[in-house]
Amino acid sequence: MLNLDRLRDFAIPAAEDICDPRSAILYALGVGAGLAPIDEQHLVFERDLAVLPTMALVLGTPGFWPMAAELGWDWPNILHGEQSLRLLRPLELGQLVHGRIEIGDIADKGPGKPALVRAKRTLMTPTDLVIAEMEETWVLRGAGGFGGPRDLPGAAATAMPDEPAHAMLDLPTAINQALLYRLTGDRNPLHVDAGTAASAGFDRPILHGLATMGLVGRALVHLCCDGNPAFLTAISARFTAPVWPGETVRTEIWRDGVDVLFRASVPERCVVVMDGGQACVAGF
Ligand SMILES: CCCCCCC[C@@H](O)CC(=O)SCCNC(=O)CCNC(=O)[C@H](O)C(C)(C)COP(=O)(O)OP(=O)(O)OC[C@H]1O[C@@H](n2cnc3c(N)ncnc32)[C@H](O)[C@@H]1OP(=O)(O)O
Repeated sequence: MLNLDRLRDFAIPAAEDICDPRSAILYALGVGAGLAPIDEQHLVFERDLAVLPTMALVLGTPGFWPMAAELGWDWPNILHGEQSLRLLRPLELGQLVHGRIEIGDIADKGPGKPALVRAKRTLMTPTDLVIAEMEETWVLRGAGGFGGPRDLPGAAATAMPDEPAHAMLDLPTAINQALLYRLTGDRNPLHVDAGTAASAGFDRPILHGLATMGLVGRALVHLCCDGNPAFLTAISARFTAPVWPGETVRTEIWRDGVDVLFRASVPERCVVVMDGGQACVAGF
C-alpha cells in the first residue's frame, strides 16, 4: 500500500544540467531524430544546431533511479501516465539550468486499482528565471485503496475532433531506441531489463513515455512549425498504451491557428498510445 506520509515528506533532490551540443544531439537521437527520411540535420549536427523544446523534460532531473527504491516502490509497477510541458522562454544551447520537483496531488482509484501521483517540475536559469513548467502523473499500479480522493484536480480529458485529421506523420523508432534514450537520464530498468519488463507483464522492455513524447514533438515540429523547433512552446497528453522499440508512431493533428490537438498511435497494432494531446505552436 502507498505510504502517503513517506511520499509527502520525500524531498526530491534538485539537479543541475547544461544544455550543451553533445547532450542536445544525444537527446535528439534518443527521440529518434535521423531515422526518418526528413531533414533533421539541424538536430544532430553542431553547425546551426537547434534544441528540441521537449529536451526540457529531461534537463535538471535527479534521474529517478534511486528515488523509487527510497520510496519503496517497484519499478515494474510505475508507469508514466500523463505529461505536460510549457516553455516560458527558449531553451538555449550552452545554457546552465537547474530543476526542482514537488509532489502534488495524489488520487486513489480503489483497491487493486492504481494510485495516481502528480508531480510539478520547474526548470530555471541560474538566476531563477523560469524556463519551463511541467506536470507529470505517475501511475502506481495496484497501489490504490488507501482512502484518498478518486480524481486528480484539473480539466477532464480533451476530446478529440470527430473528423479526419488535418495532417499526419509516421515516424519510426529504432529497435535500440530505449537503450539510447535512457542515456539522457531516466535509467528505469523497465526500459532495458527483460526481467523487469516480464515482472510488469510485458514481453520485452517498453519505450520511455517521454521518448514517445519527444518523438511526437518532432512530428509536430514538422507538421506545424516548418521544421523549426523553436515554435513548439507547449505540449501535453496522456500515455494510453506502451510503445515497443522498433515500432512506428503515427501522429495525427487537428490544427486551429497556433492551437493543435493531436493523438499518437502505433498503426501496426491499431493502438492509440498518446491521447488528448494539446500543443501550442506560437513561438515566443
Ligand atoms: C519516482 C518514480 C518516477 C517515475 C517516472 C516515470 C518513469 C518512466 O521511466 C516510466 C515510463 O516511461 S512507462 C512508459 C510510458 N507509459 C506507458 O507506457 C503507460 C501507458 N498506459 C497504459 O498502459 C494504461 O493507460 C495504464 C496501464 C496506465 C492504465 O490502464 P487502464 O486499463 O486504463 O487502467 P485502469 O486500471 O482501468 O484505470 C484505472 C483508472 O486510472 C485512470 N488512468 C488510466 N490510464 C491513465 C493514465 N495514463 N494517466 C492517468 N490516469 C490514468 C483511468 O481513467 C481510471 O480512472 P477512472 O476509473 O476514474 O476512470
